[in-house]
Amino acid sequence: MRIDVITIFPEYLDPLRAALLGRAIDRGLIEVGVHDLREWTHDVHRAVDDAPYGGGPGMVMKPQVWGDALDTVCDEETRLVVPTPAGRPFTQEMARAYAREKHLVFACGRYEGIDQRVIDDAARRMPVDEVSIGDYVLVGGEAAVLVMVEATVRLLPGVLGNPVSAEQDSFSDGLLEGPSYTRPEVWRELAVPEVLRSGNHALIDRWRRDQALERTARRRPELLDRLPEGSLDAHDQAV
Ligand SMILES: Nc1ncccc1[N+](=O)[O-]
Repeated sequence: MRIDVITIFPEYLDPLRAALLGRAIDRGLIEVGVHDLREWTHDVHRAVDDAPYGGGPGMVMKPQVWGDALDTVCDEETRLVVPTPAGRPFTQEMARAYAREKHLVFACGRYEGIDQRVIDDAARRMPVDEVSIGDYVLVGGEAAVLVMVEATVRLLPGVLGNPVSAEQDSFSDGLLEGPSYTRPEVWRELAVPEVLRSGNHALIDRWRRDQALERTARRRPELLDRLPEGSLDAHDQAV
């Protein structure tokens, strides 16, 4: 998989080369390109934005600059992802879909976003997703790209040391993950739940699922409504 990011703050994407993602790059599991949008400006001030038609606060990013950048960076295999608070919510399911893509290009908007014609024009040539990582307003899309790239790349075969954990994630079965414990058995007078030390794996699996159901019901009840039909057995229903 190749990932390209276009931004006016390329240094913001340096963490892509750190830790897990850095190792994935070093091992050739992914290629990552970060491009400074100003490479495609032509005026002496290297302007990337201008005042919004119709008035209003802030600035809008210019279509010409973005059009040239996307013409250069995108290809026939590209899925273009535009982080924006006005986008569809990013989910684990989207991360799994993105992990199957050959080429992802992330367009980071700043200010009040990118001229809509850039997205409309790109959509004539490639799949374009306007995606949100949450209902709050960031200054730009760069932090959202770090989130989406990490959620996507960790799913690629060979990236995680222990691939099973990608399956047992929160959200992979539609429920929040329950509590985890490790040594010591007692810490600050708090003991690890007895069942986890029983060695009875059927009981342990049951206890873990009950914990996940209880936590999901308490913190994110709406996720229970989204579970595929028949996900909850009789015991689950009783939790
Ligand atoms: N929430 C956001 N705010 C600004 C830019 C992008 C955003 N997002 O969620 O992708």
